[in-house]
Amino acid sequence: MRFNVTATSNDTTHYPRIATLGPTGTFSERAAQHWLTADSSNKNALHFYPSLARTLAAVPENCELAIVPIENIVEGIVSPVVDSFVRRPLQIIGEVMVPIQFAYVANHSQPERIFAQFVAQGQCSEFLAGQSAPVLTTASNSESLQQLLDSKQPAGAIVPAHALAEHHFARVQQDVTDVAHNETRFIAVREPRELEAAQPSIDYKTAILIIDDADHPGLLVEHLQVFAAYRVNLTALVSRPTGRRFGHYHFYIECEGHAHDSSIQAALTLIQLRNRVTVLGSFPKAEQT
Ligand SMILES: O=C(O)C(=O)C[C@]1(C(=O)O)C=C[C@@H](O)C=C1
Repeated sequence: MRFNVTATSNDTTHYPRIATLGPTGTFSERAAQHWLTADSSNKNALHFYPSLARTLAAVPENCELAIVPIENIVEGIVSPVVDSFVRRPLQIIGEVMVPIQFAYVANHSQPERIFAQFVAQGQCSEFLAGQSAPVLTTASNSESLQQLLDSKQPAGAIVPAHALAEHHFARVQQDVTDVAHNETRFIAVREPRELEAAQPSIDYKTAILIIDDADHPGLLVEHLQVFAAYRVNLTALVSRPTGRRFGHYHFYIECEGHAHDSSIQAALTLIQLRNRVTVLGSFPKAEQT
């Protein structure tokens, strides 16, 4: 089933193999369907991996493209994905927004355990706080579903709402998501290549990683002042611990515009004087749903 997601793209590259989080049935699969080409002479296929780390590691040897979640509207950034860019900066070539709704399903009224994916737990926190059974963390929503289907003991699971149409459960509680308008933003990443030139008809976003090699008082303020001075509008700013010392952070930043825009180039030239800057990509901005 193709899914109603909103994204634009000027990328015409053919990606025969696309990696995403599996097994089949994840929200990641829905996001990845956006990059499947409809043209049968130009076929490509989804390849499922059991964790986000293994999905990203599939590029470039096993797959030309990987689709991973980067940000949830409530939970914020998906930190394993951002942290992976510090170790290995892949190139972001597109983004897509996917509506996310969860249901609780169970084989018994008094489950002994509840399976839930680590990001899904944060998005269903109010429902889970009201349950007495312990929550067991899974790597994907499809794994939560599979664990429940395989369970011989009384168990429950947080599963994507679309799973209700495909399976029968003894107990179902719909809409256990904390917020009604829940959404996750996914990105498409590939092995880095030269940036494509900007097309005037497209609204771009640029993703940047600033590696902290020179911590000092006011470091973040300086970066922000540079962006403000060149009127570069930031749409995301996340600090991630370097893991070396308390108080040392890398910054993942997204801004409006293409990396070739003179304002972004001028800002990055200044920031580069003190810190390592990696442009992770300039890509068409997805429409808000
Ligand atoms: O497990 C899935 O269904 C996924 O696609 C992963 C994932 C995520 O890790 O962010 C994707 C969307 C939802 O926000 C919850 C889970």
